[in-house]
Amino acid sequence: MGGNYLLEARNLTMRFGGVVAVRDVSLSLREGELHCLIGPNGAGKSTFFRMLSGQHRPSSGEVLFNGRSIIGQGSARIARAGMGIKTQVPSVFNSMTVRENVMLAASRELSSVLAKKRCDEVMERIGIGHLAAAKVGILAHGQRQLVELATVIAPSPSLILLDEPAAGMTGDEVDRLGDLLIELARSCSVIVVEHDMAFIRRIARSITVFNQGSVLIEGPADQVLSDQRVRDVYLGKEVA
Ligand SMILES: Nc1ncnc2c1ncn2[C@@H]1O[C@H](COP(=O)(O)OP(=O)(O)OP(=O)(O)O)[C@@H](O)[C@H]1O
Repeated sequence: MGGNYLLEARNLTMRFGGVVAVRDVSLSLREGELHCLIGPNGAGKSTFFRMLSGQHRPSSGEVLFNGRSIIGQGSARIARAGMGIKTQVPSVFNSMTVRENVMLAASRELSSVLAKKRCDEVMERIGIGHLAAAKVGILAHGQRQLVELATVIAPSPSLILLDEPAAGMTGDEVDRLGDLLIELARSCSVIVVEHDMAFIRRIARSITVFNQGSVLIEGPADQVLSDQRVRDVYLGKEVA
């Protein structure tokens, strides 16, 4: 089952009481793809993400990761199977240094000698090596976001899910993050939920647009961003 897709979400629906947050959404992702999810506030993007990562059990539908069902497995087990997730809620420890945070994340998968090596590699790759000894609590918001990203990739996931990674970053930081994600997508698959259209335009190759819990359109980035339906749901906002 699963063909050669890394991730397959089939007909996912999520109901909260009477509210249908996500309705019958399917999405397939191959290895090495960098896919973006966009859509207006409340469209269901974060809920869809939480179903992929095991934080929500779907009301109906199926999620296959590496060809195997992960429904009901729980987020810790799904993370160990190779899915890294960065939510909108910070998960780094402010009282610990950058190195300690990245080391902790790397140690979940590796013995201490290998974790140290991996920790150094990751800090270098993300461009935070010079901040290794700094306590995370004193860092600027954009730097903290990069530390979060480092903790997500430290256990060498095959897929990373990033919910609004550019939120609150300066223009330069957003550019840098874009370059980083393009580079990261050479060694793992990436799904990004984001509102920042300049960022989306910079990184996206393929895009799914959510609207009112359903998929409005999906396809290559240039085609999707110039589609009139997408312009309409973002009425008053710049899309392309
Ligand atoms: N735990 C929950 N209980 C009840 N309703 C919820 C819950 N989580 C989300 N919803 C509802 O589901 C719908 C989709 O919300 P969701 O957060 O997934 O949208 P989103 O596209 O991620 O929005 P944003 O871009 O603002 O983060 C909204 O109507 C929201 O109020």
